[in-house]
Amino acid sequence: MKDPRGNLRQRLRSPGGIVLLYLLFAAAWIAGSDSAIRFLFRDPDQLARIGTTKGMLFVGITSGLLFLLLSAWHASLVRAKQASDLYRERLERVLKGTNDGWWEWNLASGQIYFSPRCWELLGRSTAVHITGAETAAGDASVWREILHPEDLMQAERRIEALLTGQDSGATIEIRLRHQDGHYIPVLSRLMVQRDAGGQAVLVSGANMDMSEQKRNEERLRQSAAVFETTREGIVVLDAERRILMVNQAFTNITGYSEREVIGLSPSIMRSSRHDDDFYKGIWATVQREGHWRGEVWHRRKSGEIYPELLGISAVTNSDGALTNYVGVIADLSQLKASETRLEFMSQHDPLTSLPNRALLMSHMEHGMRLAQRESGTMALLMLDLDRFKDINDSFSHDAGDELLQQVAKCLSARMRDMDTVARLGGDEFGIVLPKLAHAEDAAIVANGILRALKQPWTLADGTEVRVGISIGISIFPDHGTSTQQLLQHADAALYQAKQEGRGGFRYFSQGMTQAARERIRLEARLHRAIEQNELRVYYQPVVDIAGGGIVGAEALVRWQHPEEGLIPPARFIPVAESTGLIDAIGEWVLRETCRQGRQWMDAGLPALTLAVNMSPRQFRHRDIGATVAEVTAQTGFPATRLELELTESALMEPDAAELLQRLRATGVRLAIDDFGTGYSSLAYLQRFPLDVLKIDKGFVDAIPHGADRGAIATSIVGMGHSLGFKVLAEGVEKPEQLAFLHSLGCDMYQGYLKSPPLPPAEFERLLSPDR
Ligand SMILES: Nc1nc2c(ncn2[C@@H]2O[C@H](COP(=O)(O)O[C@H]3[C@@H](O)[C@H](n4cnc5c(=O)[nH]c(N)nc54)O[C@@H]3COP(=O)(O)O)[C@@H](O)[C@H]2O)c(=O)[nH]1
Repeated sequence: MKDPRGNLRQRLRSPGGIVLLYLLFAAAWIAGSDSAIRFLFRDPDQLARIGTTKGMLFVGITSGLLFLLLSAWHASLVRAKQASDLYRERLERVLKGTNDGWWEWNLASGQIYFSPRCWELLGRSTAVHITGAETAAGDASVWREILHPEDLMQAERRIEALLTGQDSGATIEIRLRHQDGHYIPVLSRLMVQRDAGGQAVLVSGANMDMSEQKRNEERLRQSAAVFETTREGIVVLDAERRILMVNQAFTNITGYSEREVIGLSPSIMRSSRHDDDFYKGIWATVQREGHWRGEVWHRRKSGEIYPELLGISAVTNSDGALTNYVGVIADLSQLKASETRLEFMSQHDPLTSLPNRALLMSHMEHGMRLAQRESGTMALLMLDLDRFKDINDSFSHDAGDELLQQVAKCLSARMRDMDTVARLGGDEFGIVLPKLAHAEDAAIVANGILRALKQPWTLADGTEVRVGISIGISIFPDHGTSTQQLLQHADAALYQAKQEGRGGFRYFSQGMTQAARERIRLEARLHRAIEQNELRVYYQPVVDIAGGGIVGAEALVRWQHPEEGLIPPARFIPVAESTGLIDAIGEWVLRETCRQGRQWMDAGLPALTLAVNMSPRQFRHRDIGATVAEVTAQTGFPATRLELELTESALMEPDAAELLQRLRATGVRLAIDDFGTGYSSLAYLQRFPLDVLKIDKGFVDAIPHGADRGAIATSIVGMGHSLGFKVLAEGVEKPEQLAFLHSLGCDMYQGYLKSPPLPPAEFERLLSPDR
């Protein structure tokens, strides 16, 4: 509601109102004074004088009053202008300080004033002011020109609401077009000024450039989105390395929720794979360089240890003071698993999971290096399933695949851990046998494979199939010194094996094939030799050089083969050693010798020391002390009459000294056989509880006219005696050798000079010619 009196008061207070009031007052005063004078003086001259004076007085007073009034008015205008300027300057300073642009829209005049900053915001020249003079009153074309079309309606609606409503202010977000065409986000704070009647007379506003804030908001929004949606786990620590916050991916990877870890040290995730020094090193790098990155094995909440790629960065504030650490973790377990899988696939056959040709060749390289280092040998076996194609054709390819898988399993199960079974493609397999003692051992393996794969194979659908196998063998270094050569030669041998009628093996060289086959035949028969009582012990007398009498005998095994006759030990002992049969043979010889010795004792023959050979394998694998104790107790042959002959290599076994002490404790005598052929020195022998040194036949052969003229035998006898051993010379064939040994003071001898090894009955006759 309008107040008419208030309106009138306001008008009268204005300069125009004051002048009007003055004129009314002057007119009343003139009219009033004129009537009073006429009433008092009635004389016309006097009246004329008074009139002139009054006119002058009126003009003077009126001029003075007018002057005073105009001066006061002017002063008030100047003051108002100064106040207005001061106010505007102050306002502009404030706006400048806030960096906001200011505008003012006089609704009555339609003029809009824009502060220079308003235009600066938009990249426009500050000299260009669009004012009401250039824009018609109420014409919004200036807005329309710079306002984003999509914001126009909203802005108009808000201003309209502001003008008609009771609110005195509002804020709106709009976009204004920059000089170069892009839009700038602006926050405009609007204020409405109303007259006494509440009529809106002025709308003013401050425009704030929101570009930076929007950019920051966008950055924050993006950071938050990255933080929450990234697959990498993020953990934020405070300067004391306590966990402040983690993201969802961290929880997914570690299993720890944010609630569970806040305030804790990240060391809760440590695994035993790294020690304290490792972590100290990480933090030292972060302190020094501001960041660290590397692979770490950490522990999930479930206890599972997993690999992760960890990056740690130190965060500093604007003063450079450390405020936080940020850790980013990427779970590598999947990656590692697929890397491992890929690596496996690149080196293995997908059907059988066996190594492929590339891996086989790499294992061959390794096997060759081992063989070179240990002066040993390595074999490559190449296997081929005979008529495998028929199985594929007659049944199905699935059946063929299944058979290959079964064969692969069977082959792998038969091999030592150090061997490699590979599928080379199709029905072809390769096997690397490193660290073989003899080239012929490969044939034993090949023979075992042939026997094993002869079985009928039952497929998943119940079908029974049989396959033949052929095997080609090449030996390093005999048949080649490179993988290529060995593969080619094993392949050529395989071809030969097939030519010879399938189902067999063949070496690349014919001689080796023969030897290996014989060895295999021997092995097969040797298994039955003990059971069928085909082994014999022969005795070679040991003669006391000074006295000339037989003081003992060396027990030497022979094999009485039903077809081949007497087989010397040199032919079957190596086979027995490589197949493990030597354990059984050795024990049989020991038992038989002790039984025979007891029998001779009971028969009243002279007291003899009987020597039994002990292979290094027996020494290594069996509790030989227990066996000796059991055999001597069972046969009744005194352990003190039993001598065990060991080779120098047996002394190289770990714990040899301890083992010999235990043996010695049973009462047996210990002798070193073939002394001088190994690497042990006499000084080395000193640490073992030995009784007898047997000089190898090779040194005896050199007596007395050989290359060294018996020098080695001479020194062995001398040093052996100085160390407290008895010395026995082997292989004495000539009287002059005996004479020389006698002159050296050698204690005993064996040899054809006295007698070759003899069957027990003949040995008895040698002992007691009269019997
Ligand atoms: N682990 C076992 N090894 C044994 C056993 N029985 C024998 N062997 C070892 O076999 C190798 C060959 O033995 P053998 O063919 O019996 O030869 C022995 C003698 O016959 C031979 N000898 C003896 N005197 C002479 C000779 O004057 N001239 C000559 N040319 N040969 C001769 O020497 C062999 C005895 O050797 P050694 O054992 O070194 O004393 C042989 O290495 C036996 O060790 C057994 O049961 N277990």
